[in-house]
Amino acid sequence: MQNRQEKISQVIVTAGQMRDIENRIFAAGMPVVALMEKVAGLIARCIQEIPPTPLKKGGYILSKTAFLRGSRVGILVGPGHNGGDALVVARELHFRGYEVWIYSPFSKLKELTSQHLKYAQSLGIPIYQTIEQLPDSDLLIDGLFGFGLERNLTDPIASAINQLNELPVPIYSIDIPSGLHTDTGVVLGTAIRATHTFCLGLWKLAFFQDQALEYLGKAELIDFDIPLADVEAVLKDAPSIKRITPATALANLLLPRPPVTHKYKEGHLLLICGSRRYAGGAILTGLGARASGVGMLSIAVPQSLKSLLVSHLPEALIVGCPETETGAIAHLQLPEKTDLSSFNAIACGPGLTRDATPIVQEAINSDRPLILDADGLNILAQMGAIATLKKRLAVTVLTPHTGEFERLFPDVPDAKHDRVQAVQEAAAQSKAIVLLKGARTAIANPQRAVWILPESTPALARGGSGDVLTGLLGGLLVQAATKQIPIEDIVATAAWWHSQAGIIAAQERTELGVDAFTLTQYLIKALT
Ligand SMILES: NC(=O)C1=CN([C@@H]2O[C@H](COP(=O)(O)OP(=O)(O)OC[C@H]3O[C@@H](n4cnc5c(N)ncnc54)[C@H](O)[C@@H]3O)[C@@H](O)[C@H]2O)[C@@H](O)CC1
Ligand SMILES: Nc1ncnc2c1ncn2[C@@H]1O[C@H](COP(=O)(O)OP(=O)(O)O)[C@@H](O)[C@H]1O
Ligand SMILES: [K+]
Repeated sequence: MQNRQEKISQVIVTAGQMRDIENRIFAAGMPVVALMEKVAGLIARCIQEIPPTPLKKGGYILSKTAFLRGSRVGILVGPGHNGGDALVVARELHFRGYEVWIYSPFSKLKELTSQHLKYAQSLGIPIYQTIEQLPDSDLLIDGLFGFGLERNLTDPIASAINQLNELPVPIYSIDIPSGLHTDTGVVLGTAIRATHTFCLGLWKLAFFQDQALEYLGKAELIDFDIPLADVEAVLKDAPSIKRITPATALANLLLPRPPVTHKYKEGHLLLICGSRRYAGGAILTGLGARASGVGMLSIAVPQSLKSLLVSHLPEALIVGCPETETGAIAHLQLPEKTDLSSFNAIACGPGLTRDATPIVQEAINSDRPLILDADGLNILAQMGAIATLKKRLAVTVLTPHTGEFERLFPDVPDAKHDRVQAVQEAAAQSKAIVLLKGARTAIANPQRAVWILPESTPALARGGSGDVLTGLLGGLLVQAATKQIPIEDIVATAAWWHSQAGIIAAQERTELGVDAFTLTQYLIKALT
C-alpha cells in the first residue's frame, strides 16, 4: 500500500479545492489560528536551515566574497492569511535572533493577520508602509498573496513588486509567488519572481503550468499533515490531476520481465516514419523504441531509406515502402502474410512529411492502438481531428507540442492560457489520450483525468527529442498490451522516463549537450 506521503505528493489541487479541504479541517475542530502557527512554524524552520549562499541575481554570482549570511530578513505582508503566515515567520525569526523588518502596505487586514501585526509591532519589529523606506536585507519572504488572489494587481502594490524583484536578494515565497493565479499560473498584472517557493499542504495547479515556471524558482512542498480523508472527500467527484512521481512511473515499467516469455509476448510495434527529407527522424524513433525493450520492432520507411535504417537498427525489421516523388511513403507495403493486425500497436508520424497522407489515413482506419506524432498529427488536423478520432475503434494517443495542439484543436480554449484545462478538453472531445508536450508535459484521458510531469529539463528543447519519445512510448505500449496496465499510466511512464534521461544527460553534459541521439543513449542509463 502506498504511504500517506507518497499519496500526498501525487495530488494536485485547484484553489477552490484547497479552500474546501481547509474548510473541512476547520469544521472538524482545528482552529485557524493553530493551523497558521503550525504552517508558519514549518516555514520558519526551513528558512533557518538555508545554508549561506553567494549573492546572485539573474543566475550570476555578484561577488565571490559576499556570501549571504541570511540574518537580515525582510517580510512582505499582504492583507490575508498569506500575510498572517508571513507575520508568524517574522515573529519566530525575530526570537531566533534574526534582524527582521516588515513591509505592510495594506491598511485593511484580515482579523488574524491584523493581530499578528500588532504583536510584531509590540515586539519592536520595524514596520514600513512604503517601498522607499525599506532597509537592506539578505533575503525576502513573500507573504503578500496566496491562493486568495483573484483580481489583477494594480499600483501601488504592482510597482512595489516590480521594485522588489530588482533587489539583489533571494525571495522565498509562501504558498505561491504573489501575483500568480493559483490555477492557471497566469501573471495577474505582475508577480514576485521567487528564488524558492514553499507550496503549502498540497501542490497547487499553477506549479505545473509552463508560464508560471520562471516565477516559482525551486518549489518545495511543505506537508502540514492534511488528513488524506479530507483530501479524498473533496476530490472524489472531480477528475483527478496527479503528479507523475518516480514511484508511480517505475511501478509501470515492466520490470522485472517474467522469466518465461518470448519476443511476440513482449509486443510487436510498427513504426511508420521518415522520408527522404527527414531520414533522421526515423532513426531516432527507432532508437527510442529500442530502449523500451520492445519484443519485435518493425519500421516502415520509404524504400530509399531501408539500408540506412538497417545499418542503425540491425535488430529491427525494416519495411521499405513505395515512395512518392518527394520521397515520402506512398503506401504501406507489408511483407507477405503480414497485415496491420500482426502488430500490437502502431506509432506513426515522425519525419513523414504531409505527402504521406494515405498511410496516416490507413493507420487511423486500422483497429490497432495508435500513437500519432508530428506529421501524423498535422495530417490528422487536416482531416478534422475530433470527428476522425471519434470513429476509431481502438485507443489513440496523440503527442502534440503546443503548435500541433492548436492545429488539432482550434476550438479548444487557449492552450497558452491554461494548458491543463486545454489538454483535458481536447482528450474529452476527441476520446483520445492527449500528451501535450512542454516544459511541464501534461497528459489527459477522455474522462479528463490528468497526469503531469513535475520535472524535466530545457535541454530537451531540441529537434528530434520528441521522435525519441514516440518510439519509447510505442515500445512500452506494446509490451503492456498483455499486462492489463492502463494505457494512460504507460504514457505517463514513457514521459517520465524520457525526461529523466534528459535530466541525467544534462547533468553529465550540460543543457547544451543533449542532442536527440545522445538522449537515446541515456534512456537505459536513467534506469540503472
Ligand atoms: N488559515 C490558515 O491558517 C492557513 C493559511 N494558509 C495561508 O492562507 C493563504 C490564503 O489566505 P487568504 O484566503 O486570506 O488569501 P490571501 O492571503 O492569499 O489573500 C487574500 C487577500 O487579498 C485581498 N486581495 C485579493 N486580490 C487582491 C488584489 N488584486 N489587490 C489587493 N488585494 C487583494 C483579498 O481581499 C484578501 O484580503 C494561503 O495561501 C496560505 O498562505 C494556508 O495555507 C494554511 C492554513
Ligand atoms: N523547456 C522544456 N523543458 C522541458 N522539456 C521540454 C522543453 N521543451 C521541450 N521539451 C520536451 O522535448 C520534447 C520535444 O518534442 P517535439 O517538440 O515533438 O520535438 P521534435 O518534433 O523536434 O522531436 C518533448 O518531450 C517536450 O516535452
Ligand atoms: K505569497
